[in-house]
This record gives sequence, C-alpha cells and structure tokens, in this order.
Amino acid sequence: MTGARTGPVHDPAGAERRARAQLRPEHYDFIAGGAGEETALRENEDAFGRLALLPRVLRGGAERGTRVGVLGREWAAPLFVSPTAFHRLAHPDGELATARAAAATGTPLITGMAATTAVADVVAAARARDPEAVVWFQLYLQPEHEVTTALVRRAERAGCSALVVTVDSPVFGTRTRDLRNGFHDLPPGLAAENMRDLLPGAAPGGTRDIAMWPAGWDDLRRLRDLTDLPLVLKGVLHPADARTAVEQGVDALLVSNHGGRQLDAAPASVEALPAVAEAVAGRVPLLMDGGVRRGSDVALALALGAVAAGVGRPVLWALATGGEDGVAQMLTALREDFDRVLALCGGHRPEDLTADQVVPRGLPHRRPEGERAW
Ligand SMILES: Cc1cc2nc3c(=O)[nH]c(=O)nc-3n(C[C@H](O)[C@H](O)[C@H](O)COP(=O)(O)O)c2cc1C
Ligand SMILES: CCCCC(=O)C(=O)O
Repeated sequence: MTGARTGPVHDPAGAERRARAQLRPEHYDFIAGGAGEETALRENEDAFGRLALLPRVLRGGAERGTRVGVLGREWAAPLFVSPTAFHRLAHPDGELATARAAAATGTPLITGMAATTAVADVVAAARARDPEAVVWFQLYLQPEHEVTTALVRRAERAGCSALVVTVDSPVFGTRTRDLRNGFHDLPPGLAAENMRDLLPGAAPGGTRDIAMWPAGWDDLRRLRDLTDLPLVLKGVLHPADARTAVEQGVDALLVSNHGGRQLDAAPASVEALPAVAEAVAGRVPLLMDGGVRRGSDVALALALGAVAAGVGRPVLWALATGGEDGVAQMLTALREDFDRVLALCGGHRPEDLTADQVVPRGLPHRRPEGERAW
C-alpha cells in the first residue's frame, strides 16, 4: 500500500492507562486531575469531539510540509510541549528526558518554573540533542519583585528564548483529588529546583515558595522593563484581555484554561479560541493548549486561529511509561498524525487550514421551511 502508515501508533487513551498502572495513585491524580468537579478538564477534550473538519478535495500537491514560523523561529510542526510541574514524579530522568525528546524531535519546549530540574540543566540537555533547540521558560509573577527578577535572570542565563507568563492563577485552583489524597508537597529528594536559594530563609527548592498571586498589568509592565526576551501570556481566555495584552506589547498569547486546573467553570480552550483570534486579528501569534490529543485536534486549533498547539498531560504519560524514548515517540506520532490529517483536509501547509473547514457535529436542529430531508 503506497503511503501506508508505519512508525509509532498514536494511542492517547492507552498511554494514560499504562501510565496510571506505573504511578503512585496520588501522583497519577495530581497529573490527571483538574479543579472542582473537573468540568473544564473534561470539556477540553469533549469540545474537540464536538467539532468536525470539512475536508477539501482535488487540491493536488504532493509536496507537503508541517513547518510554522513563531516569534522569528521555524518550528518543525505546529506543536509544542506545554509547561507542567514536577516531571520527576513521572520518571527519574524527569525534565532532562523531556528536554532531550523535545529537542530530538524538533519540538519547542516550555519548561516550568515548578520543574524538578533547574532551567540551566534543562536547556543544556535540549541543546546537547540539538544546538538550535527552542526552550522557553514559564513563570508565575511573584509577590517579591526580586524573586521574579532572579527567576528571569536564571532563564536568560540558561539560554531560554522567551518568557511565558501564566496569568490565570491569582490563586491556586481547588484541586479536588489532591485535597482528598492529602497530596501537597513533593516526596523527599525532589525539589522545585528553580526556586532554590531565591528567598531568604525559605526551604531549599520548596514548592511552597511558588506563589500563585494576583498580579496586575503594572506587574507585567515591570517585567517588560526587566528583560528583552519576548513575553507570551498564558491563560488568556477573554477577548478584552487579549486586546489589552496586544496593546501592552505582549509578543504572543497562549489561549489556555490551564488544563482545567484553575477555574472549573472556564470554557474549553478551543471554545475560547475564536473570540480571542478575532480580537487579536493577527497582530500577535496565538498558541493554545488543553485537550490536544491527536492530529485532528491540532488541525482544529489551527483552523480556528492558532499557529501551534501544546500538549501537557500526554507528555507526562509518555514520560512515565517510556522516559525519553516514550516522549519522543509520542511527539513523533502526534506530528505524523497531524501531517496525515492536513493531507486528508486537502492542505499542503498548516496555514491552509481555515475556519470554514470547522463545523459542529450533529444535524442542524431544523431545516429551512419546505426543504426535504434528503
Ligand atoms: C501536572 C500538571 C502540571 C502543570 N503545571 C503547570 C505549571 O506549572 N505552569 C503552567 O503554566 N501550567 C501548568 N499546567 C498546565 C499546562 O501548561 C497546560 O495548560 C495543560 O496541561 C494543557 O492541557 P492538557 O494537559 O490537556 O494537554 C500543568 C498541567 C498539569 C497537567
Ligand atoms: C506549585 C506549582 C503547581 C503547578 C500546577 O499544578 C499547575 O500549575 O497546575
């Protein structure tokens, strides 16, 4: 069969099942869980399931590519690794394995402030695989400006090429499973390494030193003055905030409901995307994450205005079961799946996917008067 599929099979549900069998139950729950009744968490995936892609036909063109340009760099595919905390809960190699796998597959990585590996070591691991690897640093603005400053300097010195400021967390979401399990700190031997020695008198690398705090636009302006790195705002869902962010000189937005871990009543990320895309009107690139599990989810996100889509939990499931190789296989399989969906939609390049190709599933409620059902 010409063009028949070879290579790793992409099986998101199976990956989570296998990871669950490996992980301590409270660690599995920390990763899998969301806020409140986990409505936003469920909706992220369900909302993709309510959308269909209308393929275009007879568009020819055997040449196809998945590359996209983001903030002056070419990415291999419209796909990136979203920032998630504590990778060493999933695998002893933790963020080092994730960084190597991301770099080896040409996938940009957003490493988290709440990583269990220091950002300098994460970037070094990525660059050892690919000297050109794109690594961004995710940051929560901290109540003490000196702490924010020190974190920014750590990220700059490490060689990160953008800062991703998570703005959906004025307080911590209610993590129902963690409360039930009594999970509120890392096991002995693991620490939030980026926080080490930042606060006088604080426990070295204590996760409790990571504040989720109600920052304001003033604090963002202070950050703007602090660094020349591009700023990406993560967790913007309201179009008015998106507009303000653009006016404030933010370089990109990451539309996200934080994997359903903050406001449980928030819409699915993909549902918030069209209004944000309209408000931004192409002035800055839009990224999105939340519920992206297969190539068609990436394609839907692109058709609705994103330039790339991120994955959070799938990385941790792959890491738990297969370490670096597991993550590399997952990212490769997801990219190949997207490439095939792009072709099946009649696209040659990611930009070819357009909003008119997205339709809700289900028959329309009512046909126009007098029209027959067939
Ligand atoms: C275990 C876990 C930890 C996370 N930690 C962070 C974090 O430290 N900072 C952040 O901005 N987002 C964090 N997120 C949210 C992710 O960046 C991302 O928005 C979300 O996981 C995307 O949804 P998905 O898991 O359905 O792919 C975390 C998500 C998970 C599952
Ligand atoms: C203290 C960092 C916790 C990270 C996390 O769980 C999240 O952002 O969802």
